[in-house]
Amino acid sequence: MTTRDEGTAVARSAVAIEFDAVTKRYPVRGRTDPAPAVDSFAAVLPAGSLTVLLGSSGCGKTTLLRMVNRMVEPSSGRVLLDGHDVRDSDPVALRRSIGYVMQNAGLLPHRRVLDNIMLVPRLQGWDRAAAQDRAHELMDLLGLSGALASRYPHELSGGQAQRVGVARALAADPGVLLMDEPFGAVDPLVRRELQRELIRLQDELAKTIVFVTHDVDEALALGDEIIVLREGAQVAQRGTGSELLAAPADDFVARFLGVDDPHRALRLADVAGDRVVVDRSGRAVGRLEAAAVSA
Ligand SMILES: Nc1ncnc2c1ncn2[C@@H]1O[C@H](COP(=O)(O)OP(=O)(O)OP(=O)(O)O)[C@@H](O)[C@H]1O
Repeated sequence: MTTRDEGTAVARSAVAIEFDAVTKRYPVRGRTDPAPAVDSFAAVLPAGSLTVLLGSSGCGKTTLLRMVNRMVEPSSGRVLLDGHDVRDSDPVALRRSIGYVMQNAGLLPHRRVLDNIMLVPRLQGWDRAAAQDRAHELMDLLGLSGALASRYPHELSGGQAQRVGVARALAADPGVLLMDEPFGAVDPLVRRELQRELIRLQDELAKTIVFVTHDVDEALALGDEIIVLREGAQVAQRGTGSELLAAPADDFVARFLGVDDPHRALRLADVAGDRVVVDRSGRAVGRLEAAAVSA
């Protein structure tokens, strides 16, 4: 048996992700040359950054995300983690070394909360006591009461289940965290609370996070950088939330962000001394980074 430190196969530091002209063509019945779901997507996501992939349903966000942990293999192009092609890693080991959170938490229904969180460290060979300590530590970090440890997933609220999903993804201290619409199924208040938690966590942990959403407000609230995608994962624009709001590249981006929508009418405002993005009703939908504030 290995201890926690010996068993942590992945570097604790964050990892840069590079998409090098990745294309994915899924076979489509009756079509010999289907349009690619992802068409020659290229981007470098710096280590420790939180990048949001923002786009409408079907534009290729999930496909992009799953190419990082080899749940989907590209038809051409490469994905590199700190310069290493993911194809050179064993897919199972790779998946265990990368945190993955999806919309419905994906918890194992017949395992208690603590066992769900301990799962990946145990698979990586940590001894039981070390994995248990780590699971309790993560529950604490995610604001989950210890009383929930022995519950089964169906005995949790949606928000609690998502927190457990995040705890489980972080358990083996991965350098990369992939999040696929992780807060899409919870009510708006809990969703905002989870978003705030994620910002707090990221300040503390500095993982490289790729966060998929089609929700503009969520993207503005979370992203160090936002990549707005059209069909085929074509990059419509990439930038900080304030860069996108201040200068949308074209009508598509402006419409998507709701910049020209009189019912949304996003604008900048001072709230308690902070520069924030607010909607028409004055509700804060995002934060502004220091550079934009001083501009
Ligand atoms: N296994 C598959 N086989 C065939 N086509 C697929 C498969 N998975 C995805 N696609 C197609 O690829 C395109 C991109 O899908 P993808 O799930 O990546 O989009 P998305 O932006 O994540 O969408 P959503 O927001 O609805 O989850 C879609 O047209 C989808 O129908």
